[in-house]
Amino acid sequence: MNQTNQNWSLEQQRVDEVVSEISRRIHLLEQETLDTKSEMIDIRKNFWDDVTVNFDDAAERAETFASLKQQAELLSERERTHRQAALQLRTLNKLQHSPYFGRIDYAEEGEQSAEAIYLGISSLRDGSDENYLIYDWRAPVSSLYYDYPPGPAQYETPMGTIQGELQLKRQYMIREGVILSLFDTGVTIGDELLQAVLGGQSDAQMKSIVATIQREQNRIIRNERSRLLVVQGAAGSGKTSAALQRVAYLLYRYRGVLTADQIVLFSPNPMFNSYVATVLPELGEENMQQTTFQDYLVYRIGKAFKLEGPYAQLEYALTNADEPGYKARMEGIRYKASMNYAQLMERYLVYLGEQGLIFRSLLFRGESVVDADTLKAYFYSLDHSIAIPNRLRLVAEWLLEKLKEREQAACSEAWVEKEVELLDKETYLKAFQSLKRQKGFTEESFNDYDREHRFLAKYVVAEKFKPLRSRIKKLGFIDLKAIYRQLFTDPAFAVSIANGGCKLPAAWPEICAGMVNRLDGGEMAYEDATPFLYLVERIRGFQTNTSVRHLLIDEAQDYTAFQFVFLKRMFPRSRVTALGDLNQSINAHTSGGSDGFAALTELFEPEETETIMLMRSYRSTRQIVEFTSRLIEGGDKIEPFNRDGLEPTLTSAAGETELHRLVSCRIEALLSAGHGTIAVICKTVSQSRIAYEALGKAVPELRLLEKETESFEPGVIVIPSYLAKGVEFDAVIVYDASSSEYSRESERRLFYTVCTRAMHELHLYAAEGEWSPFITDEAKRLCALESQKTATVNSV
Ligand SMILES: Nc1ncnc2c1ncn2[C@@H]1O[C@H](COP(=O)(O)OP(=O)(O)OP(=O)(O)O)[C@@H](O)[C@H]1O
Repeated sequence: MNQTNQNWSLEQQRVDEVVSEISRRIHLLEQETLDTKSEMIDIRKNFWDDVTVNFDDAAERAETFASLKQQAELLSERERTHRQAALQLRTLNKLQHSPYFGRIDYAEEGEQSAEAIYLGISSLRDGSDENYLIYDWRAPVSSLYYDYPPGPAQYETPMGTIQGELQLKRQYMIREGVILSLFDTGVTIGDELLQAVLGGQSDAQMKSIVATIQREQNRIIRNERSRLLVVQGAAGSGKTSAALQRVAYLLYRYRGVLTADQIVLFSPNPMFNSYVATVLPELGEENMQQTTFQDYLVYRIGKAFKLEGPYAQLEYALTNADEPGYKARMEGIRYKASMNYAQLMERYLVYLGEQGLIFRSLLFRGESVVDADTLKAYFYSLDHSIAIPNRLRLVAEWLLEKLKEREQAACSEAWVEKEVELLDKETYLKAFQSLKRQKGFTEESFNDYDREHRFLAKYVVAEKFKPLRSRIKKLGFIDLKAIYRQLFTDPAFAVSIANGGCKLPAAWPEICAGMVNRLDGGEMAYEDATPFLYLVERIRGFQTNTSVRHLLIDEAQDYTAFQFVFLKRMFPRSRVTALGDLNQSINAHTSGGSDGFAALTELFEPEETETIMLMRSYRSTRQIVEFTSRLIEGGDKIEPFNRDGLEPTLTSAAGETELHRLVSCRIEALLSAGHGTIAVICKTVSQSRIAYEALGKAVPELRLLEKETESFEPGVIVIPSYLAKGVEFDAVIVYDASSSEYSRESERRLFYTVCTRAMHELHLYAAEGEWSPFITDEAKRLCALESQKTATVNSV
């Protein structure tokens, strides 16, 4: 038996031993789970038998509550144990299938011999509970595996740095308890495991990458120092993957202190949410909270307006260039995303502190209780050094007093009498109960007609004033919509607010007219939504969430300055991990060029901020990365992972009918080649619908994905460019890569994003005209130029 075979058989022997220990644990745990389950059922069944219920007097009541509480606690403790056991079982089942993926032999400085450390998705000790059979990939010592080749190596522990020598680094692929491959790094050239993983088919769900985390990704995952961690990385460099493993790491590192619901991931769209939703459960952790910024906007202001979404705005930007007002709106979109607008808003807030807040009269039964002018006068009579939200609270208190007076007066008004007479039996009883509780009324006192009547009148009035009181408490007496609108009503107004201190765009008057028009029609444009909400929060006082400790913002290049400010204010105690690629800025507001992540980094002190660049691209084959990196400036710095595939193809068709025939043939060929996810990517939704109509007949399995789509499923799909952001496909067909679709500088990043979605194959088509100018001659030389004839022959 040669050395390799001997190693292999020894390793398999160890896998067998570990798997048998895991099976033993599973068996034990299953037994325990069964016991806990039957205990839970018992407690639920006999809940009321074991509680003595007696409400006769205060002492009995207290005893009843104590006994109820005890039973409930017992039940919830059993439920917790059951939940934990279920989680543990899930992890053990995964370990049984593949107990570990790596091994390092590490000799600590001063130690005679090296210890063999096996890495898996979770730790496991032997039967004596003394030795680790498997170390969790997140344990301090495990970082050696990701950070060093064999040789001198060190790692950090809470007690300090440990120095030593890494004597062996071995990788395994174990499935169903059988070692399928095993190799030592330093012996093999290139990363075989990574090759195998990346060469596989794409999936409807993102996969965990723990077995093959790269050193620079490990820096992101284990970063604990910075309050703001910015990850700027090339397309497919593993930003999202690293972020998700980071969450798993943090949950491990701060177990007992940090829980999954204290971590929030902001993703670009609901489909992306579904795409990444299984990574953490795969790693045996609960999922963090996932949302989109748009969801939040809808939650906050979706009832008050017909709210435009980011994709509708982008669709407008991409398709309406010939419409009147287009240039002005685009200028408005860019302006409203900028720091200049944020400064204007600050000045406006200063102005509002002195004058200009718009109030709503408080009406009761159509008559004013306090009119808007009186409210305004009272507000501005208060000390101006008190912040607006605090002054508004003082106004609310003052108003509640006024309301009390009005309420008292109302009791003797004629309408109350009528209301009392109309009280139905149920309300009458309710009133009686409520008065009995408040005033110690008895049956006798309720027989006194006058008193009864007086109190029923009071009850009726109080009920009628309830909504008004709640409106006051919610500061509903300020007209926030009108206050935002005021900034646009007269273009000269904002000029006077800016007062030369901050810039206004040239098209300001047109921007104002468009905005007022939309608002009066009950609509809120996407570019106005966050600034409006920001103004609302500054006036009413920010609603903060202090329980969230980690905020992850994926596709951060598409957020505006306002959105960052907003998130920072909303989650004041949270650390932020922002992941983005400026070359993939696909939004309407950065079409004139981007100032990078400056708007975000400005919100944090430089010493609490760290930026990590990822330049190696893992998603696509070398041929695809070499092509796509030539589509953008600075692309020469992107390093492809060395995985070979076919060259991208460029096929020009003679007209649309021919285009559809060629694309259908291509899809057929890709399906025959075994590709599971194939995307025909169009620039817009409108174009996607046309493509879907035309291709659907020849490709019956074709599906159209639009913005409402909530889940990502494999198959053949037509998808608009911006929805494909963040996800990947085995093969990508660019439906129209001609200059008529992608030629403006603002479309370059869109084109780059589209092409970088491909893992194994990339095919570009043009029905007529020239190729997009972004495909330079150099880029063309990296492609197979297919004539119609060869394309047909190749495909069929
Ligand atoms: N260390 C790794 N091991 C295995 N696969 C990896 C690794 N890093 C990245 N990948 C794979 O590369 C692909 C791209 O990763 P991911 O989507 O995280 O990149 P990204 O930087 O967020 O991409 P984009 O910005 O283009 O959306 C995924 O299939 C991911 O599984």
